[in-house]
Amino acid sequence: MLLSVTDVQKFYPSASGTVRALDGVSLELAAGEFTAVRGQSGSGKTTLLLLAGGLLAPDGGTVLINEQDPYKMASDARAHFRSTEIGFVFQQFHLIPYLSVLDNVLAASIPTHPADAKQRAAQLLAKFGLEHRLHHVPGQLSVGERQRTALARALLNQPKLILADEPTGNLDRENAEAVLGHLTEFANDGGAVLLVTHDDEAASRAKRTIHMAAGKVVE
Ligand SMILES: Nc1ncnc2c1ncn2[C@@H]1O[C@H](COP(=O)(O)OP(=O)(O)OP(=O)(O)O)[C@@H](O)[C@H]1O
Repeated sequence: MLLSVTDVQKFYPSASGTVRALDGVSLELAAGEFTAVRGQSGSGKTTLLLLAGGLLAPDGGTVLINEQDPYKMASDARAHFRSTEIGFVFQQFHLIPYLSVLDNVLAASIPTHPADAKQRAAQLLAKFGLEHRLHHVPGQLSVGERQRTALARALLNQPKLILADEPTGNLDRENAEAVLGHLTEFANDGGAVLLVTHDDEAASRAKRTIHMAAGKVVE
């Protein structure tokens, strides 16, 4: 399994009592699988993605990424592991505003330093139709171009798993289709995709949909 989440719990303290953001959630994702996570606002989808990505330790249960528990690693080792195993894509892109498109993508290689990073970055950007934008900064790009840059960054280290949180939330239909097409291709090539989305069209790309409510998987 590329991802095994077993009976995870995450509780947040709040003024009005403890929020049970995740309350016993399990899921598995194998190579080649494209799974969507749906559910109302506040049902725990983003929290699940953060736990699954080694970014937020669960209060109970276990997360195995490629059979390894990131939360048993020291934080440096965990950061390195994350950068080689997982590509993250977010609704708000999270590009660095003062770096060029090329350098934004190359930022993903900082923990790993592969010799061919620059060549791979340029290849990915060309594949995503951005070869004429390498030296622009994100503020000079359309939103669709920004998300395709973020996708190139996510793929630079050739991860096996992509975790995407509403990646089409800020895009028009045409740009959303392009991003979903690339995610589908990634899964068809043997990667695994976990996609949090509110969008019917985006969810329809997934082979399986998990529905969440109040911190639990409901179907
Ligand atoms: N850092 C935090 N501190 C306290 N409560 C939090 C924190 N992060 C999330 N929560 C709460 O945990 C619950 C789950 O939040 P989460 O963001 O995972 O839901 P979501 O399904 O992704 O929602 P949305 O669709 O609106 O993004 C919510 O009740 C939220 O208010």
